[in-house]
Amino acid sequence: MKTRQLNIYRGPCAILTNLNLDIPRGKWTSVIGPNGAGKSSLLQAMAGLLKWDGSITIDEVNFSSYSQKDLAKKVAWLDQGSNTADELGDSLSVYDTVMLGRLPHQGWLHLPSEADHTSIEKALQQTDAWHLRHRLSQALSGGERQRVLLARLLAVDSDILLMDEPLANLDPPHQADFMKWQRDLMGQGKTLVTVLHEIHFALRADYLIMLNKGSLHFQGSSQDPKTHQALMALFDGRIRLEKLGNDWVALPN
Ligand SMILES: Nc1ncnc2c1ncn2[C@@H]1O[C@H](COP(=O)(O)OP(=O)(O)OP(=O)(O)O)[C@@H](O)[C@H]1O
Repeated sequence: MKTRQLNIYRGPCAILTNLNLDIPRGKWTSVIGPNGAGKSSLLQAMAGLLKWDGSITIDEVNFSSYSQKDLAKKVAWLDQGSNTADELGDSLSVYDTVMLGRLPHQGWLHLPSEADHTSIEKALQQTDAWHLRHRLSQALSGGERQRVLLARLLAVDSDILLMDEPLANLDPPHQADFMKWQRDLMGQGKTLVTVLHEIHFALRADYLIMLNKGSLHFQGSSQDPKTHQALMALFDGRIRLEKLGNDWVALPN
């Protein structure tokens, strides 16, 4: 996925300007930056939910050439803070909520296919939420709800997964599960884009995009020392990075 001279609008105002981003295919990219930098807005624009101009291409194909249905199959989006009971639909069972992820694959008034049911079971198993399938969303905890929403995202079976704060409310074992299935998804050639405030998790991505005040601050490989310097500068030198085993961690200064 590439963007060139991308401007993103909320109402008449551009809140992100002149973004030239190179999101590597089949890899994991993390978008980071201070509050209000524009991270969620970037994901929303890439999901076709905000007005933008400039260009966005997916595999060299212009974003605007995709039909709404093809785009919905190509790109799945997890909203930040969508883990409220209202958003999930109080009256839907967990199973039916995850079925919503299959809508781009279903014809008008068609009954769910065997493939839909298989995808839903696989997604719910992957996020450790299969045992919740008969429950209503209003009866779920924050972390359980997040796992159901992640299952809905996985059920789309899209090439590109945009995830805004996917770790919200997840306990450490489920965070570890998330890291594992990120690797599995990349093994299947999927492109992953996450917005993460947890810098140590963001640093496990292959590529980092740093936004600040509506502009690109830096983009580069997560292992590159130049990226680390840019990251410390992004947070005004208030964090430092240290290596722990094979991983980088961010500590407050
Ligand atoms: N619905 C909205 N209407 C108008 N302005 C908005 C709306 N949502 C966000 N903004 C503004 O757009 C800018 C970018 O917001 P965005 O939510 O993309 O930032 P963010 O980097 O995701 O922040 P955070 O880390 O706090 O989640 C901010 O100045 C914010 O105040």
